[in-house]
Amino acid sequence: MDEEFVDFSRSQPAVAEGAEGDRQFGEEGARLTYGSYLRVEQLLSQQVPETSPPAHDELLFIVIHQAYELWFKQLLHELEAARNAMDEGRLWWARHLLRRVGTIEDVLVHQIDILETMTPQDFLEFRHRLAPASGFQSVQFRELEFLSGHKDPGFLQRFKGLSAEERARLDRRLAEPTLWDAFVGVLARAGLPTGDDAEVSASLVTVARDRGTYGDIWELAEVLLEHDEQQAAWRARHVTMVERQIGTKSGTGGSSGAPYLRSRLPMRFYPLLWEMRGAL
Ligand code: HEM
Ligand SMILES: N[C@@H](CC(=O)c1ccccc1NC=O)C(=O)O
Repeated sequence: MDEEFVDFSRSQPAVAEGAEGDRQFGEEGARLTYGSYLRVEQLLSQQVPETSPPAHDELLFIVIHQAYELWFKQLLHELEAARNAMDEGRLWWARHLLRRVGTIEDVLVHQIDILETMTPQDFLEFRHRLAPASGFQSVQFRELEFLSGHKDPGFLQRFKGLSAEERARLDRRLAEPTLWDAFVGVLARAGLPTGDDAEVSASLVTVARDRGTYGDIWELAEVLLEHDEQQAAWRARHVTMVERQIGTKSGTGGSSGAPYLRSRLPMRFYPLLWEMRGAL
């Protein structure tokens, strides 16, 4: 073995005694490896093309979407923790996690560049196999919207083919407090009025003008705005990619395609954070 490598396996018997050493073994005493820890075999068996023989670009299409879903999982984990931290008054931790969210969202926006290396004619080689599936059916994407603060139960009716578990997850997201609810709670606990939108707006102006007193809350408002800006950026990039790939065609999910997506572009999670800028 090269000098640069420490051979942990040879030192195993010495450290294996006692509780400390036992942690180096997996459940059945098998030694942990990269592949077993990260379930690489299982992960790499999950990219199954619909076309046969597979269209060249279908693997890229599947991998990109799976990468999105993995990051969506991580975002839900962080956003849920950030909401709970705000509820508990741990504002530093909430801001820390929301900064991470913004960094992940940078990656999500830029992943679109990779998909745009696919030409529309190469997409057409497998697009016909995709209907009626579409990104419209991404449960985690909708969970992210609900948790962030945009709860539109209309999507539940339009969802087809949800498992009972997926439906329960969406119902839970619709019922639980959002990041915005938690943020308004932070304002209220700082003694600022939050009775209705007008009061919240006035409180946001107070926070913005007196950062000496409300610096932590200002910083929190900024990372929430960043989260909102990033989702808007993703939507804007997604729709231009869609126009580039399918032009004026309707979507596999049954919508008008780009016009439907354009109609959703003005959506904001935190309109009051944007409006406040006009009042400064
Ligand atoms: C070639 C690439 C893509 C094309 C042509 C495309 C096209 C479309 C179209 C036309 C819709 C409207 C629903 C329908 O099908 O009728 C849609 C929705 C959606 N797509 Fe894509 N998409 C692409 C890639 C992606 C990727 C990589 C993601 C990442 C997860 C994604 C996520 C979504 C989501 C979440 C929606 C629902 C948006 C909403 O309701 O606001 N799409 N897409
Ligand atoms: N809706 C897209 C197809 C598509 O992009 C798609 C299909 C299945 C699963 C996810 C998809 N991604 C985003 O909509 C289209 O109309 O071409």
